[in-house]
Amino acid sequence: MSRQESTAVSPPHVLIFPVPLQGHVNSMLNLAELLCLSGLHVTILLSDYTHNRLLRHASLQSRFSRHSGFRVVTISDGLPADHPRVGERIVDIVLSLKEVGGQQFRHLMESTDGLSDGGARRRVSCLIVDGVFRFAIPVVEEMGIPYIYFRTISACSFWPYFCLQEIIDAGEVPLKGKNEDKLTYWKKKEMDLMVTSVPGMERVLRRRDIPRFCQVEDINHPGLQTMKTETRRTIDASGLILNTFEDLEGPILDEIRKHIPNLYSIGPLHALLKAGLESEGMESSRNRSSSFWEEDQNCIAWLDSQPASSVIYVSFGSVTILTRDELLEFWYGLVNSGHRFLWVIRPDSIIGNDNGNGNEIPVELEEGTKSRGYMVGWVPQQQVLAHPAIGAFFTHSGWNSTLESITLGLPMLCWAYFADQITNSRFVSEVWKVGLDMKDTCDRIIVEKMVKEVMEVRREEFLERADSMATLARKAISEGGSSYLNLNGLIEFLKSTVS
Ligand SMILES: O=c1ccn([C@@H]2O[C@H](COP(=O)(O)OP(=O)(O)O[C@H]3O[C@H](CO)[C@@H](O)[C@H](O)[C@H]3O)[C@@H](O)[C@H]2O)c(=O)[nH]1
Ligand SMILES: C[C@H]1CC[C@@H]2C(C(=O)O)=CO[C@@H](O)[C@@H]21
Repeated sequence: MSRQESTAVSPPHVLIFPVPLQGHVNSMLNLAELLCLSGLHVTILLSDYTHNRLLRHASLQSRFSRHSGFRVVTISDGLPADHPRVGERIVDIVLSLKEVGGQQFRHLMESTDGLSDGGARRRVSCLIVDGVFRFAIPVVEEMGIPYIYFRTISACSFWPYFCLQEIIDAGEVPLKGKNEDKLTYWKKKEMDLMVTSVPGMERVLRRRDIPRFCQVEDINHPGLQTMKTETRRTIDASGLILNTFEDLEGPILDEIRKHIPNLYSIGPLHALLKAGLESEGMESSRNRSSSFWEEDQNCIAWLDSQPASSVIYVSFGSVTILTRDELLEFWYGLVNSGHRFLWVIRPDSIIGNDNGNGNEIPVELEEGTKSRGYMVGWVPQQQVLAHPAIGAFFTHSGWNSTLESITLGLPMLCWAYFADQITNSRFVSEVWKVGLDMKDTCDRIIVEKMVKEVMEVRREEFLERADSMATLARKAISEGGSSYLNLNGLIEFLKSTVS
């Protein structure tokens, strides 16, 4: 694979269109940069809201300044600026774009002659679009532009979505009691029944492990219906990109390939990109933030002063929201574990429900945190995870976080919040065996116990497995490895669209 900027007159022009959320944008920007390194022209389509967040807090311009073929275009997500784009409300972004995105996308493509920049570059020759944005497809089909879906989740969560009709036919969804309060629902025995209708997952997947959007009481639920239809339509595309690797999810990738033969498993993308940049002699760590929030650099100095492998890093990603009660359960559990912790709590991530106790912080938590903890709004996560002081990752099992942890051989403690995370956390504990799944509980005693297990009691066992997984991830992205070769295959396909 040549990673040199091509001098060819008119390279392929790829339009990349992610769901405008941090997790999706991160992996799509990594792919965008890899394609730029191979000399392709790349345009990324963002929402105005997301673009503004990146302009404020990320180093998008410096990151892409060396790639002359890179552009950004924007449309509106159709929501007011103050709409809460967190928690379950993020679904509104997808639904709103489904309403207003198609028209805007059509206008953008038609009024610019396929983003050809007044003739400076060729019209878009292929669209790489998020796997839940089918609304964009009629426009490119009419323009004769091929498209590939990029679903930014794991294969193990994509596959149950794909098999949703079979799950429904087997009577394994809907789930009774979903509309009751969360704690009652979580405790239901039926949730432990195995799901038998997802080939290859019969021994792993319980009802409580299927992606949360599938756990509904009424199968006409718009969330379930959207995910079912959008996922099934993946077969219509020229291919599917997944940010995963063969040695991690091979058996499930093989199942998916029976329906979607052109499946490009090219992950972990952040590591593939790092390797690509380094082989070009380019700096791969500084000035590369794509954060929607300001990154706190002081946490690195704090980590510098902690003993090796002594800190558990806690982050629930860019979308999770916690009630104040949940916050306190985690906080007590962490403090009572006696371990050091670095905890990311986004400014917009805590909601009401204080049980009449006001917002006072119990003195034992303040003191436990002063002596062993560091709490912060947002961090440079990859730098934090790679720091020698970090011993484990307490994560919500977002797919990027999971891959970042796997690549570094870090044991995980999982508290999945929603969506695909629910399945990822099951695979972390039961298939890859690199950590524990705190599934469907939020209790200080369990938090304390599980933190101790990943940090001390079962540490060696998890480390050994995590180490071999990290070795396999490195192999996948090295020259001749599966993800390296699959990226080449994808680039060949993208080149074939202009020949
Ligand atoms: O302080 C922080 C916290 C996170 N991150 C980064 O933010 C990204 C978070 O992505 P992810 O771990 O995937 O979680 P979410 O932000 O929750 O991502 C959304 O998108 C993912 C990819 O589709 C899905 O797996 C998740 O369920 C969905 O919530 C990662 O790259 C992190 O490195 C930081 O840079 N600093
Ligand atoms: C907004 C959510 C809908 C789809 C996305 C997703 C997926 O299955 O691709 C997972 O979690 C969320 O980020 C997205």
